[in-house]
Amino acid sequence: MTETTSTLVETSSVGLTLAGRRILESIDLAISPGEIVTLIGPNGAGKTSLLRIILGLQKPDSGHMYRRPGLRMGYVPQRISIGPTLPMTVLHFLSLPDRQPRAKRMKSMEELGIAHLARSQLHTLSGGEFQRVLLARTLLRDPDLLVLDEPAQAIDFIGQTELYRLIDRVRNERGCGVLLVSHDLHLVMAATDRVICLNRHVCCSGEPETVSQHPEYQAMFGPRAAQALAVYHHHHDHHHDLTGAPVESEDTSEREKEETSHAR
Ligand SMILES: Nc1ncnc2c1ncn2[C@@H]1O[C@H](COP(=O)(O)OP(=O)(O)OP(=O)(O)O)[C@@H](O)[C@H]1O
Repeated sequence: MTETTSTLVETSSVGLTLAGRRILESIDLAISPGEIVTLIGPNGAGKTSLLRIILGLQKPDSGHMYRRPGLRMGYVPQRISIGPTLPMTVLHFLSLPDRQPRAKRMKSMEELGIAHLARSQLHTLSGGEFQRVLLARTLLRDPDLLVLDEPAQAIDFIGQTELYRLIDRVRNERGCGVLLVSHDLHLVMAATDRVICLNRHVCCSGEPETVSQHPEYQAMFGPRAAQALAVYHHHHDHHHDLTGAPVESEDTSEREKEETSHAR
């Protein structure tokens, strides 16, 4: 183990077998305070399984899992099911499952720019607003490590960019570590300190630019890999459709430039 007193979590040679299938093999990874680390990889690569091991929801069957003593982790899951018509305001939702003082709930909403939604009913929120509410609820526990599983799923490109900007601000203001799973290579490359490319084992890892040039990453994501790097370099001669895919255009809008600079 190489953990230092400040390391939040570290896996060393972690492996996992489920239903007789090897899901993860020899995973080494460490996260420090103030760092944004993103896991990328194809469907079924083991990303969620690895998050579950780090969160202590799943026990690895080989290797070692270290968590800093007293570590507080906050988890925003991929999806959360709430009855479509369950009457509940955002302010009330934030007091579940732990009762939190109203002032603290309001402060958390202000931090995420959603104070105006305090009295809104949950089922009326947009996907992006609901993600912010989930994040606000998680931040109420003052986590040292924030873990988000595909937080930008089902949000349009502008909403995703704003969400990543918020995560970056939360990290800067609170100094917590952040571990993300994401499929959006554009945003990953623009908004992450370190990328871990997973496909049962760690194929490659490092700063976005280094990973972008790695043959295993390029083989895994094909043309999308090069497009994401182009955005990372901010050579903008195109804009994006709502899925984030680039669309060629002669006229790059000012808004597009601004969105990208926000995502950095
Ligand atoms: N409880 C389980 N029992 C058996 N197999 C499982 C179990 N949970 C997950 N798996 C399998 O483990 C593999 C990895 O799943 P995991 O959800 O970790 O992948 P992922 O990288 O998060 O995928 P995605 O990008 O599709 O969300 C998959 O093949 C999945 O079917």
